[in-house]
Amino acid sequence: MDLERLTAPGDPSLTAPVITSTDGFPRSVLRDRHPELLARVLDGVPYPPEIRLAVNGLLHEIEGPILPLSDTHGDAALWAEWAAPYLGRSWYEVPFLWAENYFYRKLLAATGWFGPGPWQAVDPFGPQKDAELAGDAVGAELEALAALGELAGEERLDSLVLSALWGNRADLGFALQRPGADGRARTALLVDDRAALFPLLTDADRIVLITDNVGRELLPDLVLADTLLVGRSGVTAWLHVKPSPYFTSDAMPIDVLKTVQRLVDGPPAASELGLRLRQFLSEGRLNIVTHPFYVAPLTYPQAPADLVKHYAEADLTVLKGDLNYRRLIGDAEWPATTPFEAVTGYWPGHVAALRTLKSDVLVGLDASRLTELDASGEKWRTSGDYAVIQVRQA
Ligand SMILES: O=P(O)(O)OC[C@H]1O[C@](O)(CO)[C@@H](O)[C@@H]1O
Repeated sequence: MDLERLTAPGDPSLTAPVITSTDGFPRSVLRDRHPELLARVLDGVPYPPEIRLAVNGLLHEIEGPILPLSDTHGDAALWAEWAAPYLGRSWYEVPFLWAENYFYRKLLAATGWFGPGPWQAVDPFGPQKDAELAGDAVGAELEALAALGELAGEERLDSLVLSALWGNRADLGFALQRPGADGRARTALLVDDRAALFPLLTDADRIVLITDNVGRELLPDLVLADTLLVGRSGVTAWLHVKPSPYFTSDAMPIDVLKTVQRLVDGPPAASELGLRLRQFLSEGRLNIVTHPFYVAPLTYPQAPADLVKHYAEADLTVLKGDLNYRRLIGDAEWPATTPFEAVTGYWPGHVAALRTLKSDVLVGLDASRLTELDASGEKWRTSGDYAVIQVRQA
């Protein structure tokens, strides 16, 4: 197997170099963002000296050769397999997606997340996530839910889909890179498949929503799920979340419950919606799903059979965010004009991606738009000011 190039699943003639962190944006994530992220973790949780030492040790480790895991937690044997081709190499020269995943796995072990011990299951990003959920930005969104009541049909769906899309800009790791970024800057949809998405959303009996971040992203995701569930009694929604802390702000089951509770405790329109979500959860119309695959250094073409079956049974799967997008199409230097279909044709059903651009990879772009963006001198692929709504119909 060629570790340096990806082949598009279903089209062996289409290959592209895998993205590594030797330069550009990925390098800045490993070199600048990860150390800041570690500092925030140590700021947020009053870990004891031995854990602080282990977390700080990671800072130095990522500047040296890749070392094996030092814990033997359940998935360690799998990680040993995944790490085998990369051990001893520089973190910067192996696939970016893999290096980031390995970093988060090592960070969890360093914080004592896997236990046993008092720090077992303490989310190292918990204080940051909780602050986001309790903060004014989420508060303003809860207030705004009253106005949502005045919208119906396609207008309501449009508002919800756009909130779920742009809410993705608000991830906590991204805020490290762009302090003050609040989602109100110049923004543009580079690919807009809403016309294909809306009928799929309103006709689906079974919808899978593969979530991304907590706070300003998960909130509109839940409001969207509520609208779809209220619309027709036969509908079920399946919220896929991470089984463990991941990429700073990714949602886990507990985060869904906290968000529902924040709604319940909010102003009247929010509270009503939160109570309805509780009801949907207890009736099995809204379901929380999690799977170890979601924190593995793998892409969707490598998804295990049980998840593939789940996607195949859905009438529509919606993937949220940048990382899910990278895993959907493969983290490679595909020409941006590559058709979306060419790299997602393997998906066993209708699939939609709602993603703000926060890393280099992109497909499905019009050639003239690409020329225009490249000529602009902007860091348009990573600024978070651009987004795509892309749909592939099976
Ligand atoms: O929360 P999202 O939208 O998946 O974004 C996370 C993104 O942040 C990064 O860690 C750095 O930009 C990317 O690697 C990743 O794709």
